Amino acid sequence: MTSIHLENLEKSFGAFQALKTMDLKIADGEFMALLGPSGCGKSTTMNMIAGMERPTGGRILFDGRDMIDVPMGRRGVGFVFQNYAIFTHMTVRDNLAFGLKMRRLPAADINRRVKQMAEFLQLTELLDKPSAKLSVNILQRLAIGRSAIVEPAIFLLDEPLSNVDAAFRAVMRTELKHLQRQFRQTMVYVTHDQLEAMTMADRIAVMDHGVLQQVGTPLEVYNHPANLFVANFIGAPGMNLIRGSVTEESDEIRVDLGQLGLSPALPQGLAAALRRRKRGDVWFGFRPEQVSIDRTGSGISLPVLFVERIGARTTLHFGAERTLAKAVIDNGEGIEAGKMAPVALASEGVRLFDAETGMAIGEA
Ligand SMILES: Nc1ncnc2c1ncn2[C@@H]1O[C@H](COP(=O)(O)OP(=O)(O)OP(=O)(O)O)[C@@H](O)[C@H]1O
Repeated sequence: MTSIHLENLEKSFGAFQALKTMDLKIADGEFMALLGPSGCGKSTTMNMIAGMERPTGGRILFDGRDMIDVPMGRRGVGFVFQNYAIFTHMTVRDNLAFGLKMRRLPAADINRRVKQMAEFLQLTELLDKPSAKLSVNILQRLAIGRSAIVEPAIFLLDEPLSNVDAAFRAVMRTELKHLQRQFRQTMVYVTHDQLEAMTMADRIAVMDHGVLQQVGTPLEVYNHPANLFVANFIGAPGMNLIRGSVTEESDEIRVDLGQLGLSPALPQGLAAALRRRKRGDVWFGFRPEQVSIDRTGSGISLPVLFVERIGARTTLHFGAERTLAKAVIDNGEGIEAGKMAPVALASEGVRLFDAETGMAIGEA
């Protein structure tokens, strides 16, 4: 196990800054996801950790040791890419054994570890099959096994599930997490899929345009997004964000949400933070699951535009004209598009963002 410190790391390609000063500490045995949209600098960061790219600024430390002049093969890093790197002329067994043979392990040890990894990844039945005959799903599973079997201190995975089908991706998410628990490697996992990051990672580093936006546990980034970008990017469906003006009347500060009406009374801390800042518009954010249908008659009656029933849960789109929001509710009985629904919003989950800077208001 090894800790990683990306210390003010930078990477430019000519005049283009792909990574602008990133400072990130990844603990021993931690599962860190680098999450962000295409082109935000995830792979560039990963390639520098692996030793395939040289930083143009900052340092990469493994257990405090500067890696700048340590070549890729000496870093103790295993790497799995989006496009599985499997020797298709070899059997599954030979692919799994490859790294161990290169390290000249005794044959009995190799056999034992191949058997163990094959069992773990459910490849036992396929051990003597030529890899060329395997499906894309199984090839990627094998690629993961082939890298994991040498038990690298650091395991880097760059979008390893983006070519496999949706059902298999769900299985692999569980297996990868299980694999990391078993071997306790330090894992860095690049993805643009927030669901993958949320389900597997201990912490998530959210990136955009070469800038680290926030680092936190999945629940921290979900519940306390540092800025509008993170609020928008995390969650499916995403956080409702409605621009509103701040109003204060008889000591009560609220946000006027136009056609959605006045926002609920804000929790004390948030109201105090809102009072402290200079006036101006804010973005009012709330998660779709914080909306409920108030059948007691005290909810605000708002028009429902679309209803999507997905199994036990219902997503409804409500509001009027440009002030639209989504709700995810458990009991969607009687809710229909084109009708009104009594909507209530829990104030505890409300998040506010400065309309000018996009930064969260009232978050430490
Ligand atoms: N060798 C290179 N030369 C010039 N520009 C590059 C090079 N490698 C990457 N870039 C640019 O740096 C930016 C970040 O690329 P990177 O591959 O790290 O993004 P990413 O977040 O991994 O996205 P994706 O998921 O699409 O790979 C992109 O704009 C990309 O075009």
